[in-house]
Amino acid sequence: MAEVVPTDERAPTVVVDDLHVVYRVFGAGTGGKGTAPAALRRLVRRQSSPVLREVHAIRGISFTSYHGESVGLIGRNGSGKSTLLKAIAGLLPPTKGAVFTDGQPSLLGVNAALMNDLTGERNVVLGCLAMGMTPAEVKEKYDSIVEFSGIGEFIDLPMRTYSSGMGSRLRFAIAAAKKHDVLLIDEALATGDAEFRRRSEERIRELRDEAGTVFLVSHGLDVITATCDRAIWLEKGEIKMDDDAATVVKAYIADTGG
Ligand SMILES: Nc1ncnc2c1ncn2[C@@H]1O[C@H](COP(=O)(O)OP(=O)(O)OP(=O)(O)O)[C@@H](O)[C@H]1O
Repeated sequence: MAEVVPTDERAPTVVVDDLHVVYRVFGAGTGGKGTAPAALRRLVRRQSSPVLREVHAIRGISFTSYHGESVGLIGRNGSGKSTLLKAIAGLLPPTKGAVFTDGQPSLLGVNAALMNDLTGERNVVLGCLAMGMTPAEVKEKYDSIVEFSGIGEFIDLPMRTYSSGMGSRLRFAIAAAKKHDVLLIDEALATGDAEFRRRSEERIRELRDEAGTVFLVSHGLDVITATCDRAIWLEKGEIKMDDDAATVVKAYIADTGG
């Protein structure tokens, strides 16, 4: 996309235009699928009969987000939230339609690629370099990242010794050390404790105020209302509602019972 020059505070950061994402999966053939006798029969007859199945995860979504917005994505399991984030990040190609972004989108997931066998310290350095920081910037940010993560002396131990909460705290601390044009966060705050969540929510607001756009996928509706000014409710790959966060969360709770 041609570079978008912001002309006012409402300059768009992400434009999603009639987006469709279809996963193509090779599965077992039909005919008694899923039962033990059928599986055994296929094994004995050496039948694999793979069949291409399609999962239409995103079905014609369009919206625009703007500088300084933080947008919560909510919806039931399998409604397409993570798929939408990956498509915005450029990790999944649209089957139809398009995603335009102004600036570099960065996806922060609980599975962000940190190395389990390396210490937290090495991961901080590598993670920062991977985000494009210079060694001097890494040096400058290092202490604040470790402090934010609250990992303490575990920073000298390999990451495989961390609890899942500690791992996601470190990932969030690394990602949040950089100013992002478009930051995409997938449930990263789910495993942190209350104090860490409070600090993370504060940092998300700061990132948003630094004129970037934050997208946050969460099942924690309180996190969405505390952090986001807008929410998009997905259902079966379509937008059911797109409005200010409090309004959407209220409607979602009324529909699902929370
Ligand atoms: N790699 C994949 N291959 C095939 N189908 C997939 C894949 N990833 C997701 N899907 C399917 O796409 C649909 C949307 O999944 P997605 O993970 O985006 O939903 P979600 O709203 O993020 O769910 P959750 O709240 O459970 O994390 C689901 O039907 C899911 O089964």
